[in-house]
Amino acid sequence: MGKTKVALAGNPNVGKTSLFNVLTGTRQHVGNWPGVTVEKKVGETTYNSEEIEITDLPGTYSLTAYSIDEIVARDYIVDEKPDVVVQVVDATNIERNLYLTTQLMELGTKVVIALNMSDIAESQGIVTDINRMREFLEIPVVKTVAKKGQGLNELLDVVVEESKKKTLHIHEIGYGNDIEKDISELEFLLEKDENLYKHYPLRWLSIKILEGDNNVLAKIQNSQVKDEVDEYLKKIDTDYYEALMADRRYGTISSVVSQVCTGCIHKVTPSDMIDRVLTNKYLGLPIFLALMWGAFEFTFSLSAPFMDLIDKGFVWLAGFVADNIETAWLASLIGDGIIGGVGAVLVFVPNIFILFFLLSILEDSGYLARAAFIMDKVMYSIGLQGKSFIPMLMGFGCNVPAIMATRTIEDHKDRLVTIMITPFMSCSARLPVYVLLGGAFFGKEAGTVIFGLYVLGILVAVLTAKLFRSTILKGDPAPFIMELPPYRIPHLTTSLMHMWDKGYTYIKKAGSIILVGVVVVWLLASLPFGVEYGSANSLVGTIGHLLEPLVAPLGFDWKIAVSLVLGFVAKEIVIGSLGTLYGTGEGSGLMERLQADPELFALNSLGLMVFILLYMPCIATVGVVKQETGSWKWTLFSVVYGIAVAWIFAFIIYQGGLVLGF
Ligand SMILES: Nc1nc2c(ncn2[C@@H]2O[C@H](COP(=O)(O)OP(=O)(O)OP(=O)(O)O)[C@@H](O)[C@H]2O)c(=O)[nH]1
Ligand SMILES: [Mg+2]
Repeated sequence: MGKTKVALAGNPNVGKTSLFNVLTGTRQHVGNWPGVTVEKKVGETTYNSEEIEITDLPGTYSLTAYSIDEIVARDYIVDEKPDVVVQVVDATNIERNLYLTTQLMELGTKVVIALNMSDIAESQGIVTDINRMREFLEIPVVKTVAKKGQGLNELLDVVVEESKKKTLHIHEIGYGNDIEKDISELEFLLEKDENLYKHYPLRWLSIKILEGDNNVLAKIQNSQVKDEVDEYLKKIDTDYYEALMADRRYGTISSVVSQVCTGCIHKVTPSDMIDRVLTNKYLGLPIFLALMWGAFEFTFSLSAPFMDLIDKGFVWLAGFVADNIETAWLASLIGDGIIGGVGAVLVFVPNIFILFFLLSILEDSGYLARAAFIMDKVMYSIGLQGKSFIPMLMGFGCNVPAIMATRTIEDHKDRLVTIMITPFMSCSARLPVYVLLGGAFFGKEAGTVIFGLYVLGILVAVLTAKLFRSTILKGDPAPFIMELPPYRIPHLTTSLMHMWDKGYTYIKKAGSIILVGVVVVWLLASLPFGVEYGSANSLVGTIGHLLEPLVAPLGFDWKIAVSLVLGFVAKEIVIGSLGTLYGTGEGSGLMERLQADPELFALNSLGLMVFILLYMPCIATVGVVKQETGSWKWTLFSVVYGIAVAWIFAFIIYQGGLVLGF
């Protein structure tokens, strides 16, 4: 016997991925906001010698799909036909969640309900009688707490049992005489095409046709009964039918809910009270900014002593290499190249760890979703929807998943604008550059300068959106109703896991791509043979001097020019290559050596930070822009636009500062 195929479906933010993780022992990203998972993920587990393949799907409210992530979920359920669909239901909100259940039942899928977040429901005094729920819906219901791994065995028992059942009892929702008549007439029509009734339940197809579901209508267009169905559709108003049928489903659901659940009727929760302050019209934005500023200040001051320690360690190591390795070129490769370059990048590990720990706490508590809510109005006024703010927020971590997260945006133009502006969000790879230069030239003000850079990134994104919306991507944003997840006490292990994942990725990068980068810089700085290391006559000097005129108006010298070019691969390489070019020695860290360079001072280092903030993030981001837009034209445009904006801002800062006499 083959594997049993199980899909995890359900509304957004109900704990599907959490359940997937505990079932398969993997660690996919979970987050306290709707729309974390945008692609399907497959994993496996064995239960009582039964092999089970589990697919985690993006959240969806119904099987009528609008955005790309919803289409992924729906296509999987409709076309791949998993043996059993486990619908994860939020026990604190069954009324809304059951809408999807009705659709799954209509599709004739074997459904098992995992009544998740039972812990929260209990604490809110919501009591669901699962036996009655089973009776009413005629499908199995199991209570789970995905976060703590409770109820898994019982769930798997039921899933395996369901998968073995031969026949399926379909619980039908009655739509009233008129609609039922249309449904049977359509069923009669569709029966003529074998391809259709072999693959889909006819009742479901008929209902979807009456609702005017585009995806199903497309299937009909390729069938033998196309003309007859088209003819039939002429005499009905699908919008009216869709609303009427939704009404019927909600009617059925509320009668079920009132029978099985006490305490399900919405009352004012603690979350609502907190929200009165945190999402207040006047207080919301200042609180958000204050929290972000606090996060950066905290990251900066808390990590400083650790950075210092690591820095001292590398300085010592460089000295040790210089004293003990006799072969000059080898000493230079290890000392100047590897320790100077990779060491300079590793110094920032504490920053990355702390920042991600803080962001993860904000995310898990539910606050980041509020940030999107607060920004919704601001976003709308610049021609975007609140949904666009979620990718932008994720961009603070890494632009690559952030750009993929735009899949939750239904409107094509909205999505394109969001993809174009997300790279301006300052990702974690850029942070070390700010810490280095800010620390070297702004002393105590560094935290504020860094915060300012993050805000500048948001501003440039916002202005860009406004510009695009009034020129190349004209149009109004689609209206969007944001669903706020409840506040939860952040889970320490989840946050530590996030922190470790990000920190470890950073360390791995230092040992791979950055290592390669700095060795290349070292080679360029040492060749041709006999030349003085990193001098104007070396290869890197020649290349740098060729590039210098391009960035001279910004106050950058040739070393910076070379580092910026290499920074196209990844932003950390800017530091790695500066570390290599400035070399090691004299018992000082990179920060001191930058300070000692007469060519570098507060004004042009600020310009440099801004340039690094705004120009193309990295190769991986370019790749994902191509993948998500499917267009080289937009990809190229995004790169060129970023560089141009970066150049203009750095120019204004440097030349403006000079004029003002800084
Ligand atoms: N208290 C409690 N929290 C849970 C439970 N299951 C999940 N969570 C939390 O709920 C939030 C959402 O979990 P996810 O697993 O990302 O939800 P999802 O359904 O995959 O969400 P999308 O991918 O956005 O559709 C996270 O903060 C989880 O830690 C549970 O049983 N109890
Ligand atoms: Mg998920």
